[in-house]
Amino acid sequence: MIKYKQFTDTMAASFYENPDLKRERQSCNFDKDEITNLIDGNVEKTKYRRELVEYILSDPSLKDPIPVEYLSHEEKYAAELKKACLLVQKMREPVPKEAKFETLRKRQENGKPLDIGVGPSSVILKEGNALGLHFVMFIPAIIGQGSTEQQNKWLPRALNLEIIGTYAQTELGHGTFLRGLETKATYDPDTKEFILETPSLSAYKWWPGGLGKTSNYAVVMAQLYTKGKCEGIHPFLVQLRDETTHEPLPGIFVGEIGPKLGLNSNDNGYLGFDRVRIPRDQLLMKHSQVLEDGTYVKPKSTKLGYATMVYVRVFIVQDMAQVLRKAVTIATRYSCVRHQSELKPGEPEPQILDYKAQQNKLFPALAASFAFHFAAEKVWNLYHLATENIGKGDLQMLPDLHGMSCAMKALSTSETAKFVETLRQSCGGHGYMVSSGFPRLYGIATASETYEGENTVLWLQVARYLIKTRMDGSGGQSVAYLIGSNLPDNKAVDLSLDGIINLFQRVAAGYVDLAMKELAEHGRQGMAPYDAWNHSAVQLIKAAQAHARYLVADCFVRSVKEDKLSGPVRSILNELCEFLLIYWLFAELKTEHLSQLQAKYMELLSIIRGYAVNVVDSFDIRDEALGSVLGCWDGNAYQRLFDEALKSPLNRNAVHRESFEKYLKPLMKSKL
Ligand SMILES: CCCCCCCC/C=C\C/C=C/C(=O)SCCNC(=O)CCNC(=O)[C@H](O)C(C)(C)COP(=O)(O)OP(=O)(O)OC[C@H]1O[C@@H](n2cnc3c(N)ncnc32)[C@H](O)[C@@H]1OP(=O)(O)O
Ligand SMILES: Cc1cc2nc3c(=O)[nH]c(=O)nc-3n(C[C@H](O)[C@H](O)[C@H](O)COP(=O)(O)OP(=O)(O)OC[C@H]3O[C@@H](n4cnc5c(N)ncnc54)[C@H](O)[C@@H]3O)c2cc1C
Repeated sequence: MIKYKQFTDTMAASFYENPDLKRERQSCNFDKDEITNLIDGNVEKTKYRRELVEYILSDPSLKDPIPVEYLSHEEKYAAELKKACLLVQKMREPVPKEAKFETLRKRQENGKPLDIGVGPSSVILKEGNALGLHFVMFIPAIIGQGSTEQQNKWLPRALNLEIIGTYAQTELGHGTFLRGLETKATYDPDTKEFILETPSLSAYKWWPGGLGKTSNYAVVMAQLYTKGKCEGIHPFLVQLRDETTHEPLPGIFVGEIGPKLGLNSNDNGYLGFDRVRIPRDQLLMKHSQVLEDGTYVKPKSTKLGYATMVYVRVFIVQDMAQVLRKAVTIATRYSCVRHQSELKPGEPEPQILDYKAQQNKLFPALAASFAFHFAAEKVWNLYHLATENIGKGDLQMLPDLHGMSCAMKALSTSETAKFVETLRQSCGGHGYMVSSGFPRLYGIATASETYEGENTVLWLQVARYLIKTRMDGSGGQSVAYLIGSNLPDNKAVDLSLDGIINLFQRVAAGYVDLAMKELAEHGRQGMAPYDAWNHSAVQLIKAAQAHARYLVADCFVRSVKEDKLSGPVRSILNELCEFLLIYWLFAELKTEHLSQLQAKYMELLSIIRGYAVNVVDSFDIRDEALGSVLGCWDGNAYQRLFDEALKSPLNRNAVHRESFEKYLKPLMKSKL
């Protein structure tokens, strides 16, 4: 018997490369860096990211002494927060004069600080980040909702982390339905203050990230009352804890909500107010104001107060592309090194990557990781343009931005959650280990389906926009194909990318029309419009999903057509694009079209098999950031599984003495 020997202790570890992976890599016929640069944005951004990651990972104080899974809830919070804080400190210090950090140093010398947001932290924090909401929502809320004076006052303090904040909107009894929030902010013109009040148990804020123990401030969404009238929900900047002692201020009831399915490094919290007074100028007043005498000044649109959510929905699309890249890297590398069963009678066990059924589990996710990357790019551009226009008083793009961000957030999160689960299954039993990395990725993907707008609710928002567009032609660019006679009527099946996009449009428009018919039919039967809407929800959601697939598919096709790609990378992306589009169409098409597409799909599986390992390599994810024993670059999955198992506290001694003596022994000795 070969005895287990700790691999990481031997010199050989640094030279090992699994022969199956090595063979795939030797046959690579495209420039991997080109894909890496494409994902990062450009060559300079890749160089910067690589140096930053190396800078973070080479710091021993940012390493975990033991895997965080073995820590208690409390220890995990403290250990992960420690790393998050050390990381911010590190990013502020001057970078040492070493050639490998030249880009970072030059950046600092040019007065540009290193990033301290959630990007770099994701290299070392894999279960959420207690400072995440500060960067992703608190600061954006001050920028998006605060007046110039308010930004001047609060932003420098927030950017320096002198104050740490979160975004407190959801309540125990109300998450989706924002008009139903109960937290009250009543203006008192005598003292020129707002009085914050939690009128019931269901009004307690519940869920905000980093609220439990980390944040000392929050942007709190509350119903604004002035001159005896409720003006709807508005954002208030509220201090929760003393800036020196961190003790909750009088009238503030704050705490943590307990363990969750995932993201357990983040102290999601609860919050209640007992007549807490804040100055008038802590209502964030970019879009609406309360004057000293209590006069309310309306915003141009009440939906401007929802802008922070729109920003994060866009952010999530980008995050899902990253989650998918990690999951598919793990599963593809593992499928390359894992041999199982018999493909040809009597021959050695093949790589599981050679099974068509396995390819069918991996490659749709591989293709989707690119699709969501390009979709995120597109919706970011739209976001920046719309925000610029809103700044000039032009709100015309608001509905299209809302429609597009809801559609892409809902599609990217639901597909990613589904793919992560399929990829986990593709790794068999080992995929179920925490050390495979899948449980953490699943925790992020499934949380994203719920937070920042529960997906069903967002699908219905998209459907509302589609129906409105089809009825009155008022929609923006993303729904232009639904307006009037714009819809191309190409009856023949054309398998070019443009032809497939045309099919997507026809499928989506078909569902929209079916939903409209259903609504009209309910109307004819005497149903009120809101009841008809509820009764048509299943059809409406189908329409929204088909539209979202069209949007993402269209972004993918347009990006592949761009001039900047070399021949080999263009054909890889072209094939992945075509493959994903066919995969999505399978669910929608009638049999006459299916057989043509099926043949193409099977052909593409074989083509993608040829380069899949090299494409995931080009995602350029360091082993430490990937956090998976199955997906490491060297492919030494079994040895790493074993190394990781031996870190279990249960393996410290051959006998778990206490439980043996106390429980097992008496049980085994007892007689019936
Ligand atoms: C490396 C690490 C990366 C980490 C990345 C992630 C970090 C973040 C992690 C977690 C953070 C999580 C935070 C949160 O979850 S915060 C809470 C989020 N909550 C929600 O999203 C609530 C969802 N609900 C809503 O958005 C709304 O209530 C609604 C849209 C469902 C309905 O709103 P309501 O006011 O009731 O609308 P009406 O029905 O009255 O009107 C609809 C009308 O308004 C238009 N509209 C709605 N929203 C918007 C918008 N945002 N922008 C523009 N327009 C909007 C809608 O289109 C209708 O228009 P109409 O048809 O013309 O009438
Ligand atoms: C990990 C995590 C982090 C979070 N972080 C934050 C944060 O930082 N700040 C914050 O404020 N909130 C946060 N949230 C809360 C999150 O935004 C809400 O959970 C989310 O918006 C859904 O609201 P809800 O929980 O009230 O679900 P509900 O709205 O109660 O949904 C329950 C069910 O009802 C259905 N439903 C609801 N309304 C409709 C409708 N109109 N039509 C059809 N079906 C409907 C939903 O589809 C769902 O199936 C977080 C949540 C999670 C899980």
